[in-house]
Amino acid sequence: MNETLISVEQLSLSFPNHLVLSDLSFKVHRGEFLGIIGENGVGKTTLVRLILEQLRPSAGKINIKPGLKIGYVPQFRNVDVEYPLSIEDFISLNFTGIKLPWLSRKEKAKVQSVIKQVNLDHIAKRPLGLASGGEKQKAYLAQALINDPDLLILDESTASLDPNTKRELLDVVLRLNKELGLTVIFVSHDMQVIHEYPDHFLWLTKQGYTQGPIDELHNDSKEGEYV
Ligand SMILES: Nc1ncnc2c1ncn2[C@@H]1O[C@H](COP(=O)(O)OP(=O)(O)OP(=O)(O)O)[C@@H](O)[C@H]1O
Repeated sequence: MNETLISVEQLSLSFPNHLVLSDLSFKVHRGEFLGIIGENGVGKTTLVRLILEQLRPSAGKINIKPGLKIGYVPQFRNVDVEYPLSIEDFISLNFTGIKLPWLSRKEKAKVQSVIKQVNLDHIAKRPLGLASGGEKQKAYLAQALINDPDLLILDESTASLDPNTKRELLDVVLRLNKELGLTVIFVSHDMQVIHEYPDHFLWLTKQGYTQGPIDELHNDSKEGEYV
């Protein structure tokens, strides 16, 4: 069994008068591609915020491997057509660590390498505001990759993309998972893609949750969208 990166133990989270997650336990291992599914309001984004340590559990624990680097790709947000930065400049905004007003040679090389990984090299100098929805989402993916994360979290990042563009983005993520061993948590409503890409699932429901290898995800749920 691969190294455990995240271990969630009997986790509960309540907002005032509102229990969202209750007694949830699961692990994420290095190299895993975990799909988290569940209907609207069941607590998927809340779980992501707990993993990102933006929220604290009401009960139970989340153990995160010390020093784990997490890259986060949010839900699609549109960018104004007037947005002035090029795709490559937008991606380089995310460098953490020592900030100089210019990029080092190493940083420049890194930007070029992630741009290639997400297949945006042919339009690297195009203003981000003029890019298509799928290209913008790939730019967010590249931003998340720039600091060499151990774990990539995509929170409904493909929800507003058309089926082909969604697959194109997920194909890139799957390649990074298979070739580089990047660990992935993918939050989605879309049962079809959950069956296709992840190797494990965590299905949150109002009553509780189920989890396991993807081939144990009930086949009745294969049809169409979840909501
Ligand atoms: N800060 C907060 N304070 C109070 N309630 C909240 C807060 N954040 C989320 N909630 C509530 O907790 C529940 C779970 O929200 P969450 O965003 O985690 O659901 P989700 O499964 O990601 O839903 P969706 O698929 O619609 O994005 C919702 O009922 C939401 O209204």
